Amino acid sequence: MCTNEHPAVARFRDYLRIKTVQPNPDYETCSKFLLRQAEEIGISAKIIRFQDVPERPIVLMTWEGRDPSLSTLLLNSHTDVVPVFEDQWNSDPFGAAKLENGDIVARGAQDMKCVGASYLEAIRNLKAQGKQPLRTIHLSYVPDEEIGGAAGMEHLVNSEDFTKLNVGFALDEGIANPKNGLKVFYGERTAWWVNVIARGNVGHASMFIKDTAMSKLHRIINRFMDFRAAQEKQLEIGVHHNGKRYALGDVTSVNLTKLQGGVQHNVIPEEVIAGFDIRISPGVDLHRFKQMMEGFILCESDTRIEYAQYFDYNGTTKIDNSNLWWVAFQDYCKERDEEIEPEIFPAATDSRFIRAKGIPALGVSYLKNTPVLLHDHNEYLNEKIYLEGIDFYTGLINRLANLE
Ligand SMILES: CSCC[C@H](NC(C)=O)C(=O)O
Ligand SMILES: [Zn+2]
Ligand SMILES: [Zn+2]
Repeated sequence: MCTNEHPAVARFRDYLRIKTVQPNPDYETCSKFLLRQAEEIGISAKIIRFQDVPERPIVLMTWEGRDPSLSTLLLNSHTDVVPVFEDQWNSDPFGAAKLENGDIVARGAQDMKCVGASYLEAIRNLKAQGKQPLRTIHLSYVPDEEIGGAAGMEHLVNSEDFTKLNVGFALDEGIANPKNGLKVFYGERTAWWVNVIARGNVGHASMFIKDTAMSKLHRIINRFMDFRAAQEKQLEIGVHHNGKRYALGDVTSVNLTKLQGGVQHNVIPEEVIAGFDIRISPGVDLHRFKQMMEGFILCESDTRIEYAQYFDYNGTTKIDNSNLWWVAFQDYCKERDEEIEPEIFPAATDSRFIRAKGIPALGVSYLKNTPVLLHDHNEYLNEKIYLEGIDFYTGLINRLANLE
């Protein structure tokens, strides 16, 4: 145990030690921890439990501003983390060991307990400076982001509690950057998890039977794969108007991630299923994309598409002078000499639920000069960067919550 450790680092490590790991996250210990933090800092906090999912608590904290009539600032983070392959880790993923060079190793160190803990430290700092923001600040600690957010952020944004918060702008998670710049996400790709189900003729597998489920599915898979190849090519060669090369968020990815079917090698199966993970770039018209997919199965009899994950909003947050929150964010980063790289988040975050309510949101995790290790083994964050991040959020929150 390090005796002269910065108390903010000690608190971060305590948060990392709470096993909020899917599929059985310890949300009760986590909620108690967060409520204790709020009490220590001196802001109000409550637990929201929705009747249909009482075991999925949301912790909502509030620091009232000088003018509660103004729209508010929401600082969102999810409390759950993804599972680990423990034997692949060099130390206990929930031990939050600190290496000699200051690396703090734990599941959630990047995704995204660092952000949730930094918000609290930033509020602690601002309180200690005797400040009271102009606008009210809310902090939401939501469950289940890692499994789709249905019982977490999606539930919250559709609740009366949320409407009452009168949120004007939200901050949420970003991603690490091995370079010395901050990735800032103003939109994200829409995740569709699609099952293509094909049914067909059966019989002895030694014969040339026409229109089997597998032959139909094979042709359909090829159409998805052709589309995939074209998008991969776009990623390779695509260039924006400003000369910047395409990033993953600028194209649509398709991956065949599940195959299901078959009973015995010599029996033609009646039904087979292919599962695809599809991430649609925000520039794409979702309705037309759906039509294209339907076209892939159109000439194959007795086939259908089912959605395991579907979202029909892909709006982005404006990053121009029409969005005063963005202007304030950008100005603040400029003043700090913080290089920012605005991008589309390649995967899905809880920000999609916020944006779908018409509320601008930016995803930013202060993880510069840090390898991208979300969902990976030996996820870590260096304590120096973590402390720098607290300083970043302290100034940023102060700026945003005092936006006239
Ligand atoms: C569609 S809900 C799943 C959410 C998950 N988010 C991340 C950041 O990995 C994903 O994009 O797969
Ligand atoms: Zn996350
Ligand atoms: Zn994640």
